[in-house]
Amino acid sequence: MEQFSDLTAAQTFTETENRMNAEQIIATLKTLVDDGKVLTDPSDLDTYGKDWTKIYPPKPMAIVFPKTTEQVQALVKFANEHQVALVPSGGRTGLSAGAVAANGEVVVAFDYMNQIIDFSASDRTVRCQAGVITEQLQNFAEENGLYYPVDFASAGSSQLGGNLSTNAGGIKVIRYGMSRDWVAGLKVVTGKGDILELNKDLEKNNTGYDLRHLFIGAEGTLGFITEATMKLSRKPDNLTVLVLGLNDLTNTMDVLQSFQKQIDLTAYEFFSHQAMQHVLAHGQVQAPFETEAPYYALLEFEATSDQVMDDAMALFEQCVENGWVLDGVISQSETQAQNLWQLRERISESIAPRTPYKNDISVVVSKVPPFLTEIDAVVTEHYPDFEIIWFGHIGDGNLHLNILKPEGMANEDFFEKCQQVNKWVFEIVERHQGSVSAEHGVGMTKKPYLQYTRSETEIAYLKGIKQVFDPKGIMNPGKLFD
Ligand SMILES: O=C(O)CC[C@@H](O)C(=O)O
Ligand SMILES: [Zn+2]
Repeated sequence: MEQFSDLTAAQTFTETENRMNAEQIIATLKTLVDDGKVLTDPSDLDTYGKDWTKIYPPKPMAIVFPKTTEQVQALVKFANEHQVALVPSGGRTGLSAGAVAANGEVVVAFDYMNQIIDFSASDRTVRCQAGVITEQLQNFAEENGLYYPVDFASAGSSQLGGNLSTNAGGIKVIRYGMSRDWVAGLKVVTGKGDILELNKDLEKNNTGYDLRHLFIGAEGTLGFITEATMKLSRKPDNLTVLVLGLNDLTNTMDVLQSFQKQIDLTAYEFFSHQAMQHVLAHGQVQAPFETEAPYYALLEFEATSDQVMDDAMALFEQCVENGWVLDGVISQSETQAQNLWQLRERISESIAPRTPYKNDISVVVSKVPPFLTEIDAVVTEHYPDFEIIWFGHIGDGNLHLNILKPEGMANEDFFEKCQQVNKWVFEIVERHQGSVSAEHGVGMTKKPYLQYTRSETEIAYLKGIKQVFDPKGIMNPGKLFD
């Protein structure tokens, strides 16, 4: 398989003069972190060596759990001296193999750096260690009458350091932006072993290059994020969900435009009928209404007054009159809103048993309908036996394309065919000036396709930046680019 061949380069990485053998490395690691914080049992190597991607078998040398930034720094300095490859690991919920250790690397896991260190009500900021779980941050904000708005289905296990390293997006981007937009400051250990305090939590700081933003989305290739000060927002008021059955794909954009003229949406998601069928078959969730539609849109907004609710109902009726919407349902309580969200949030888990091949692509919102239609046509034409599941954050142009493995087809055959599909898909992405990864990151799975989104010259600059922060190439080698 093409992707496995990329790993050979990383394998030769440890074969240098300063190399220690595995036993010596593990013995030294034990001196750099607290007692019992180096694991080498096969089951631990398997657990911590991988994320949610299933393509690459994990093969780390050891897992270390630092407790402080200084311990992370000691690990990085040691790794530099002896050319040891380090792979940062958070909640391991990634979908692009950005946190997979497949070549004898040392995994640096942040499970024991999970403290909320500081909170400022007047600055509306919270200082977190990198291992803080997204939901822990969301709950902390709520306990203090505030709101951390970056949200996604894996919020219960994803860690902040991982979210920032992949600039995670999720279901509220249309209103609140990506993880990047909520970072006031970062503490990092660079690939060279320097500790940097980036931006000092300032709202305004125009003093040249903002290195904070280089570490966000770098997928751990420049160094480790060890702490982050996150901004918080006011709590949204009376979040209300509307699910609509749409006549046609282009209607998703018509509906979006009509609503946005009058109401600030906090989410605008879509899913196909096939996607919903999988969720319903998975259990515990009910269809929103009896009418069957090819696509469904989920809108969320703050129903702050009766007027907003009346406006939403009038807009809904207008959409029905225009022939865009076939049916709809609106939540009347928080529980009903949460239940409607299940239709969207449970898609990934409901299709997981079918070995889905995932793409996470984006274009500007106005191009979504032709973009999706073209991709759908090309895949269906060449692989009519592939089931295609479309869903995603259509309000910000981010589509999740999952291809399900036909029953009885061997995994290897399926992945090989998906490589071919990728080529077609990414040619369309390139033609529409889109991205090969909207929110999941490049990691190993999208690495061969980076040039469809980034020019050769741009990639050369990226490599130059990597060289500055990580001259020995110890940080997450084999991810993003070679
Ligand atoms: O499973 C996927 O393809 C997408 C996962 C996640 O980004 C989502 O939006 O639910
Ligand atoms: Zn998503």
